[in-house]
Amino acid sequence: MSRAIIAFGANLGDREATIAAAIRELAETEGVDLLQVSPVYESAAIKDAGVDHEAPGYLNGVVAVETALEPHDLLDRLLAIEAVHGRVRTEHWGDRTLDLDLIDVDGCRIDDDRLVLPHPRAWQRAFVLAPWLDVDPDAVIAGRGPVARLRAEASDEVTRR
Ligand SMILES: Nc1ncnc2c1ncn2[C@@H]1O[C@H](COP(=O)(O)OP(=O)(O)OP(=O)(O)O)[C@@H](O)[C@H]1O
Ligand SMILES: Nc1nc2c(c(=O)[nH]1)N=C(CO)CN2
Repeated sequence: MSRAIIAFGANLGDREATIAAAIRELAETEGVDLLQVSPVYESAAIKDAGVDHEAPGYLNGVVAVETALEPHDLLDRLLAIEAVHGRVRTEHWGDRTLDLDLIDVDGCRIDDDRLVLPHPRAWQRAFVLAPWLDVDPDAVIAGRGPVARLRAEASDEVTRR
């Protein structure tokens, strides 16, 4: 069994309803047990050019799960749940009904065509680090350091709902 951190984000549609449904679908997945759900944070959309105040704002958070699935199988499940909720990939870092990212699986390191772990950008995103800290104040990102320090250093702004 592994412990995994999954980040969720949504900035289109009924964000709360989509996130609640996605968490329920994750919890109903065979081989996945929901351990914790973080508080939800609001933040402005980060795009390639920086913060985009014109784009709809995001709701973000994380869940901690215990899972018997291999990381790639868990990723496939996350992508399937995104698809159910109408996630369409157009522009890079574009607006989306639902984003589910695999952030960490027991500190293991993977770097292949489909999956990079720990998630390569989580270390600099307060919208991931703040809720992660809520569910695990002692969390560490392999190769980056304690989530508490990284969260203090992150420059994006998040507000707890
Ligand atoms: N740790 C990971 N979690 C989720 N997807 C990953 C991960 N590592 C690699 N990927 C790959 O990234 C692909 C594209 O992901 P996606 O479109 O959700 O990126 P994004 O959410 O727009 O950007 P970001 O990865 O910066 O959050 C996925 O199809 C998946 O194969
Ligand atoms: N505030 C916020 N901005 C983002 C987010 C996100 O989840 N929250 N996700 C992105 C790509 O995954 C790009 N920008």
